[in-house]
Amino acid sequence: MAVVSSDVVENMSAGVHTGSGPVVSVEDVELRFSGVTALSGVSFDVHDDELFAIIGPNGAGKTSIFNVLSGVYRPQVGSVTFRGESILGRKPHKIAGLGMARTFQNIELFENLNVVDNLMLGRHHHVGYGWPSAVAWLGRARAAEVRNRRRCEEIIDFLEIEAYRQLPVGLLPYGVQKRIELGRALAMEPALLLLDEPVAGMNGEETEDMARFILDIKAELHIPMILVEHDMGLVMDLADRVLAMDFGRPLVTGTPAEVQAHPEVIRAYLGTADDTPDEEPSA
Ligand SMILES: Nc1ncnc2c1ncn2[C@@H]1O[C@H](COP(=O)(O)OP(=O)(O)OP(=O)(O)O)[C@@H](O)[C@H]1O
Repeated sequence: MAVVSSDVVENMSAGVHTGSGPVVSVEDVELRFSGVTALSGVSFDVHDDELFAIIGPNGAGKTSIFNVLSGVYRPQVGSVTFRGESILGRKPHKIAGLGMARTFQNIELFENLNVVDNLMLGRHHHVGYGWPSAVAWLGRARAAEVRNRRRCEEIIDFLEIEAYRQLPVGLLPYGVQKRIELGRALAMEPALLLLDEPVAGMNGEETEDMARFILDIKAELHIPMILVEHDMGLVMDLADRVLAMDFGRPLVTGTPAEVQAHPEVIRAYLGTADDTPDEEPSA
């Protein structure tokens, strides 16, 4: 990681929650889609400075949890509070405005815009001036623009993407695009970061880089994170606590070691002896 000064760290982590309770609290959430129960009895808290991972096989409900947190889906039962406020029924952009930033499984960047402009889009909650000032380019608008550009440059240094800053993101390697998407989320100065499969599709070197940046965000910026990821090595290395899901239900929450050794988790991932065929298929 590039060396960053303490005032830069303070700027980049300005949204961090410093209240006494958990930054996010999910209680007994149930989410149904006509015949399908996507989530049932889901409860967890995430605390300041915590890296909380959600794991589970395909269809276990991980993305549904992210969609409930970020306001895309409204659960039929349960409560969700963010920084002490209920966010059920709030629109996704309102929840983002409260300080919840998200990266996506499939990269969602503006391919024709360069890196700086993509990051600037993450700053729109921090614009701080109305259109009359913008049209006349008055002092307030100019000062906010300078401040926003400076924040973006700090993030570019932090994520080591200086070499690409003026290039259209569509031309950049996949691993760099994933890093830019993370940068756009950081540009929001979030109080909570949701990372949806941040290393999906990456090679070994790109995965190591991303793991290092996630650890740097935790150690330097102290932003709590919720990580959904299929790469178990990464989850077990990075997470403070893990929630394992299966068929929309929580199996266990605990430290990575506790979760990895839990019989229900082993069964969900590997199956039991009962699930294996009685006979070896003949050659
Ligand atoms: N909009 C929807 N309409 C109907 N069913 C849905 C919808 N979204 C999710 N589901 C169902 O909810 C269940 C959980 O899906 P979800 O995408 O949350 O799982 P996941 O753990 O994220 O899976 P993956 O690892 O494959 O991304 C699945 O049975 C899925 O088909």
